[in-house]
Amino acid sequence: MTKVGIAGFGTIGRVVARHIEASELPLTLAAVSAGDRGRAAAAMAALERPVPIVDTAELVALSDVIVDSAPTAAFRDIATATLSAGKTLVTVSGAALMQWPEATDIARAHGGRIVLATGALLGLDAVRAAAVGTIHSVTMVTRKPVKSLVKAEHVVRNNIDLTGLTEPLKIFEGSALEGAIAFPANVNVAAALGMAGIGPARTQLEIWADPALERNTHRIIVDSDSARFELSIENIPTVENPGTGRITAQSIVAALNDLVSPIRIGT
Ligand SMILES: NC(=O)C1=CN([C@@H]2O[C@H](COP(=O)(O)OP(=O)(O)OC[C@H]3O[C@@H](n4cnc5c(N)ncnc54)[C@H](OP(=O)(O)O)[C@@H]3O)[C@@H](O)[C@H]2O)C=CC1
Ligand SMILES: O=C([O-])CC(=O)C(=O)O
Repeated sequence: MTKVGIAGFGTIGRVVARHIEASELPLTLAAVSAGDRGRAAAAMAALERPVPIVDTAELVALSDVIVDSAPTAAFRDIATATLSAGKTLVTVSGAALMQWPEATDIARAHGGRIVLATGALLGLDAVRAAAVGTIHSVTMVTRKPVKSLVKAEHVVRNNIDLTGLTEPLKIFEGSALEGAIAFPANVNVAAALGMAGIGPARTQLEIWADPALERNTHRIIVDSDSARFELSIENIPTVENPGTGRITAQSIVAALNDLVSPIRIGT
């Protein structure tokens, strides 16, 4: 049995926990860590077999694999504890990983491993394959409903008023590097796309607030010497946290399944 610890028992963490509980694969939930332990204890009631709520150090001690589903700000502590213990970190915090490449050095030095799950995106398999050859350009256009963007730090800090918007508004244009720093909770996927392909600095990104949309959508256009492709995804926002698409937690579950399955489909 592979023991899984979940760092961050929020929108994503709770869904991952329920899937591990129901899994027929050799995965077992060992413990979780939390921001507010009282809130986490209340959410624990939804599990059939509750597990301890512990701090990061204990979580790592109790687990073989740590799922990081905590806010970006907690990433370095969780990653350092996990990787320096030689364990596996499964995360969707692409923006945090992009800004802290030292995580890979820690993993290398201690025999740890980082799995950046695809999260709310698609096509990282094809982008990685294209990157084995020469990629000429990667462009991503993100369009989200207003409710998914109103709390974004960049929107709040720059007093971008999205209330009463009647037509789409472009709120960011630049590199995925700049975009993922400006919108760490909204375009982790742009950072992941950048890292999979020609690097976040060369990956172009636009972010639009679109009052006509109900879903978080991403369109990717890649031109390379092996293939040209366009991909798009329309993510159903979670009720708890509209900036987070429902598929994100399921992507983590798929990545966990890959760790323990005798067969792996896709890159
Ligand atoms: N790549 C992708 O496709 C996507 C990536 N993400 C990323 O996933 C992460 C989680 O998203 P989501 O589940 O929606 O966020 P939530 O805010 O719903 O959940 C985060 C949870 O982490 C808890 N927490 C806060 N501080 C800590 C800490 N130091 N240690 C452990 N837990 C802590 C919070 O508790 P409390 O509320 O009590 O503070 C909360 O329960 C974010 O970093 C987000 O950016 C999200 C969506 C898509
Ligand atoms: O749900 C999405 O569309 C993507 C997202 O929040 C992220 O990348 O952080």
